[in-house]
Amino acid sequence: MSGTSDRPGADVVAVLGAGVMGETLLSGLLRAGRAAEALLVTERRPERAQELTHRYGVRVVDTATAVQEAGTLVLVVKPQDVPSLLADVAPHLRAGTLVVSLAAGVTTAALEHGLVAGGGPHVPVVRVMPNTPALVDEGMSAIAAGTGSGPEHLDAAEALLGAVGKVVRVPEHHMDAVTAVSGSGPAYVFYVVEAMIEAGVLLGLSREVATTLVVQTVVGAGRMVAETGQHPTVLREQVSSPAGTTMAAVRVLDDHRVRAAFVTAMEAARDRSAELGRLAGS
Ligand SMILES: NC(=O)C1=CN([C@@H]2O[C@H](COP(=O)(O)OP(=O)(O)OC[C@H]3O[C@@H](n4cnc5c(N)ncnc54)[C@H](OP(=O)(O)O)[C@@H]3O)[C@@H](O)[C@H]2O)C=CC1
Ligand SMILES: O=C(O)[C@@H]1CCC=N1
Repeated sequence: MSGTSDRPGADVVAVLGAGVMGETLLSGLLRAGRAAEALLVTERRPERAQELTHRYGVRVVDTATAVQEAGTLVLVVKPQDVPSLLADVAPHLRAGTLVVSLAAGVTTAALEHGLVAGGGPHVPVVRVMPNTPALVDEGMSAIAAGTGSGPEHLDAAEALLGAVGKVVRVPEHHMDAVTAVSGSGPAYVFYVVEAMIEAGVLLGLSREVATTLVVQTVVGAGRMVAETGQHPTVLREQVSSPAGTTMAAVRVLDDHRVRAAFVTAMEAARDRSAELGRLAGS
C-alpha cells in the first residue's frame, strides 16, 4: 500500500485522530472490505477509544505504537493539532512510511518540515481534502503529492480514499480552493436543505412532508446534474416555465444576491483554509 510492501505492517493503516472525519474514513475502509486487524486508531479520550473499539472492532493504540506498526499514517486531527502530532510521530517514524494528511490548509512542505524537525526521516507525504459524504460512499477527495512522494504514493492515497468515493489529483496550490468547494461544500447543501424545509413549513406543510419533498428534490437534482451531462443552467431553465413559479422564485434569489453570496462565502472558506495552514506552520 505505501510502496514498502516488503516490510512487516506495510499494509496496516493507522488513523490518527478519529473524530468526525477520521471515523468516517475508518468506517468506509471497513465497509470496503479492509480487515479490522489491518487498521489502527489513535484517540486522546479513553471513552472515545472504547466506543471505537466497541463499534468497529479495531485496536486503539498510542501514537508511538501506531507509527511503529503501520505502513500508512492518516492524520485526521484539526489543523491546530497537527504540529504537536507531528512532534509525537517523528521520533518513531520509519523510512518509507506513507503519511497522508486530511487537515485543511496544512501544506505538504509544513508536514515534511515538522517530521524532519522532530527527528524523523524524509518520508513520502500526500495531502488530501476529503468530505463527509464519504460516510455513504459518495465522498469527494482531492489529493496532492509532497516532494518525497512518487506516483506509487499518490496511487496508494487514491486507493485509500477511493474506497469511499471519487478522487481527483490537483496541484497543491489549488487545495485551499478545493477545501472551499468540496471540503466545506456539503455544509452549503445542508444549509440550503434546512432553509427549504423551513420555508415549506412556513407555507403550511408538515415538517415530515416538507423534509421528504426537499430531500428527494435535492437527491433527484443532484443525480440529474451528475448523470445527464447537461449544464446546470440548462437544467434550471427546463424547470423555469415562462412567467411561471420558478422564475418568480429565482428573481427573489437574484434580488437577494444569493449567487454573489456563494462567491464571497467560498472566498472566505478558501482564505480560512490558508489561514489555518499558516497557524499550523505552513
Ligand atoms: N469534518 C469535515 O467535514 C472535514 C474535516 N477535514 C479535516 O479533518 C480533520 C479533522 O476534522 P474533524 O474530524 O471535523 O475534527 P474532530 O475534532 O471531529 O476530530 C479530530 C479528532 O482528533 C483527535 N485528536 C486531536 N489530537 C490528537 C492526537 N494527538 N492524537 C490522537 N487524536 C487526536 C480529537 O480528539 P479530542 O476530541 O480529544 O480533541 C478529535 O477526536 C481536520 O484537520 C479537518 O480540517 C477535512 C475535510 C472535511
Ligand atoms: O470546516 C473545516 O475546517 C473542515 C475542512 C473542510 C470541511 N470541514
